[in-house]
Amino acid sequence: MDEQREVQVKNPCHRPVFIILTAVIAVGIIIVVSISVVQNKRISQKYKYGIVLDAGSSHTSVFIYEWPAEKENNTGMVRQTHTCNVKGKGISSYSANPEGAGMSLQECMEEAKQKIPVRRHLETPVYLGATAGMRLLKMEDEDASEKVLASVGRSLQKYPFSFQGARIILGQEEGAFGWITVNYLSDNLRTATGTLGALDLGGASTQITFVPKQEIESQDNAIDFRLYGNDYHLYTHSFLCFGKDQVLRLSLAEKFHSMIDSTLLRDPCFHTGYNLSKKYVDVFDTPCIKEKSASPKDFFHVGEGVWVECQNSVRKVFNKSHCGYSTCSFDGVFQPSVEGKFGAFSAFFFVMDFLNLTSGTLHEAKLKMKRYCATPWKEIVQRYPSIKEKYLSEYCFSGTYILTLLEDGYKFTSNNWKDIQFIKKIGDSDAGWTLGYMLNLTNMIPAEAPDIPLMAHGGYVSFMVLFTLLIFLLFFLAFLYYRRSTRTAQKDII
Ligand SMILES: Nc1ccn([C@@H]2O[C@H](COP(=O)(O)OP(=O)(O)O)[C@@H](O)[C@H]2O)c(=O)n1
Ligand SMILES: [Ca+2]
Repeated sequence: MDEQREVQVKNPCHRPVFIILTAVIAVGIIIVVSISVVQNKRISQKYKYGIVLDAGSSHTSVFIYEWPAEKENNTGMVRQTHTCNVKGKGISSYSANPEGAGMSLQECMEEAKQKIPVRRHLETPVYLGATAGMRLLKMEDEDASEKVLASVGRSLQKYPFSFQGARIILGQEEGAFGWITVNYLSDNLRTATGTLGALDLGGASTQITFVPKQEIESQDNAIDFRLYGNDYHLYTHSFLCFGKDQVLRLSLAEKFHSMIDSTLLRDPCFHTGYNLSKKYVDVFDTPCIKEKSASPKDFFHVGEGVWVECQNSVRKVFNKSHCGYSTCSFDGVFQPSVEGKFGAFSAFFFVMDFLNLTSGTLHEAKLKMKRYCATPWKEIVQRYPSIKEKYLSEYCFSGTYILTLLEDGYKFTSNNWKDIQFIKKIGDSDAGWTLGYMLNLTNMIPAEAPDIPLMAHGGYVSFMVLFTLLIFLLFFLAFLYYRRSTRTAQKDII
């Protein structure tokens, strides 16, 4: 009887130290399991999707965006997963055949159906935003522009997504959403450490948007945002008719005025040896040209390849004769002096990338342009056999226009030229107005900063490793303690 009691008393499992150790281990295991469950629930999130169609003047692109369902209000979470370029020209070119505009979108929308999981189709919003090409068509023929928009709207409603409308966006929206896109993708909005200005060059308009140091003197150019708890007072302007395709027409029309032989247009912005018969209407049939000079049906477009003369001819499209403010860019538009770093995208990138001008000084860019424009057309065609001749022929003009717009128009100088970064994408996503447009319409950028997450991933991993080691240590101590106690108990019995 005494022996039995003694064994019971000496049993180490009944000692307080052992009970405490067991309790600590049990609590530790519960904590580790709970954190794992919560944290991994966050990682295995479901994705949501959104579709934006950029109906530009030259072509339409379909962008698919994706973001983790549970993190929609955290910055940097939305990324572009797929793009599809619609075959053919922009929707504004369908003014004589509006139904064709809707039909042109079918192939890319079918592709979107394949790319987005079926269970997400119904809740996926679809937005179509039309830019300067449709603004011009509306000015020319409002009825035709409405028919084209109705046609694309009907076409998009046929898909299983949640169609949210097809509209012509304002120039201010185009500028401001481009700015939101580049700053969202660069993660500048949460940190408030400074922002990136946005320069967008299209075929029919160009936009400049940045946070200025000076006061904004015209209300049309001011936009205010409150994003993640920070206030932004933006300057933005969209120049309709100053996209590169419209300026080429403006510049050709300008050259028509000084022609001696009305069938021969000598052009310093095209390469020597370039000689093509073109239609007069292809130049003048745009609301951007007010003065329609009396010219014949066709003319010969003959290249001369002289960069300095090309730049002088391009300068003529910027009207600097009046300015009702303390400072202007051109055409009487107020502009404070450019401030900080800029991201220049769309045709700014395509042209400068082709010409190898995305790095280097302004002076070097001018020298390269001089050399490039002086290269004979035959040599250019041989050098770039895979590029369509229509596009290839225009790079001397487009490059010259870009340098002139940035220096004489927006007033960049040799000193701040390095502040312009020519970009196509940031991460996976294209720089452009579409992402900012969707973030705004889906309220994905809150005005106030969202709550800080419970634990960052790095912190979580470190915590789990340390905690597991601690539990192992406790197990080991418990084992040592148990072994020592049982040996002592056995010795006592013996
Ligand atoms: N790979 C590409 C794609 C477009 N582009 C040009 O980029 C411009 C895009 O303009 P857009 O169609 O977005 O026209 P907007 O409505 O923005 O004025 C056009 O002038 C195209 O010719 C280019 O130079 N290279
Ligand atoms: Ca565009």
